[in-house]
Amino acid sequence: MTSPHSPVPSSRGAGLTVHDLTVRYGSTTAAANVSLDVAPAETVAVIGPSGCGKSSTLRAVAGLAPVAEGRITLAGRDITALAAARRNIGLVPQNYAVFPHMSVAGNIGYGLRARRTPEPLRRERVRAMLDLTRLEELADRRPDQLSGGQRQRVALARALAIEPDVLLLDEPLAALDPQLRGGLRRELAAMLSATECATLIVTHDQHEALSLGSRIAILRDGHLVQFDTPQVLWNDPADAFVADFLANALLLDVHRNHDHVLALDGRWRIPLGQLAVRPTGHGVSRLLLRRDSFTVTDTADEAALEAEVTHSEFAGDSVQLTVRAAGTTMSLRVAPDARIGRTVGLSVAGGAATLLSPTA
Ligand SMILES: Nc1ncnc2c1ncn2[C@@H]1O[C@H](COP(=O)(O)OP(=O)(O)OP(=O)(O)O)[C@@H](O)[C@H]1O
Repeated sequence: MTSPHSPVPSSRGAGLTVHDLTVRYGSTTAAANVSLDVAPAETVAVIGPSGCGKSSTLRAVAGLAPVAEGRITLAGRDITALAAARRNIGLVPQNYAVFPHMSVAGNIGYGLRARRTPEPLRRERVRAMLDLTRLEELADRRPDQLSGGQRQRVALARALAIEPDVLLLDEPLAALDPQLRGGLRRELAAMLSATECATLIVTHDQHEALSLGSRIAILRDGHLVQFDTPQVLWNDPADAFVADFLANALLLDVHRNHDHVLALDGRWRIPLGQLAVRPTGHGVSRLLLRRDSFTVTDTADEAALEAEVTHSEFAGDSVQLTVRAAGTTMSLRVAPDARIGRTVGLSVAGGAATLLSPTA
């Protein structure tokens, strides 16, 4: 599968490894000691809030951001100091810029022409990419005659045409209408699985990360917080930040006490019967509560947590609530017909909360 005109000899066998990567711009540390890897044919998603260092990590792999410390290997060789143009990488930047004056086919063949790939091979490769991205009918159009989704497919086809050792996608769906994103996410997943190219995809969208990544790296303030499968991140988040950002959940420290657990400094007493109890731990455990597992009950209910409502927003199928209880702010989703006053009683639907083993 290696292109005969790759600028560096490559065996696509070894995928990508990023080892202890630190990226600095002057006094700003954008990424600090980030380590992750992408196996051949695997898609890894990098997620985190704005400014957490996602793009910097991706751009360092592409050779476009300054590596202060650490090591990057691709297809079995150290590329840390290699010039961007000499890395066999397919990059689709955030705005997936395509050349406006070139046809779709011209855009897709651009990297191959730059590498002086012979004409017959180039044509064959462009045709394969048009086929992969379902753009055959549009091969002669210019980008301004395409929809946003079609332009995105052109950018993807162009990046893949050179048979990169790794494909880097920076927020590939961010510029598209929210209504289009679901369909395009599924299309993208199908195309990535058909190409079998190692892929690193940056996103701030939880659904994109969970559905596209076979593993997810979650960053916060430049640090890697957890790197694991979507299932592990969803069911056993490393901390309250991962629970909140990716797993749609709250993670509270609780103390077990006979037939109940005490949360929020002992101010919320939850009967064990309400929990789906997993590994038992002595002392402090962690309680995972999905945002939508709460019901609003009478504040007089003994097992209910009394909370002050600071914000409520009707969202059709639910009401988004921000509440404060025992000095902690929590965002929840409750039934649309819930009776919401200035204070509410909150309880957890039976079996909807899970006790996790204590943090190591
Ligand atoms: N060229 C640059 N010069 C100086 N600082 C930069 C540069 N690029 C990024 N930064 C800073 O590095 C930090 C990480 O930025 P980065 O773009 O990697 O984050 P991000 O997670 O991709 O954010 P977003 O989701 O908003 O794109 C931020 O504090 C940002 O301001």
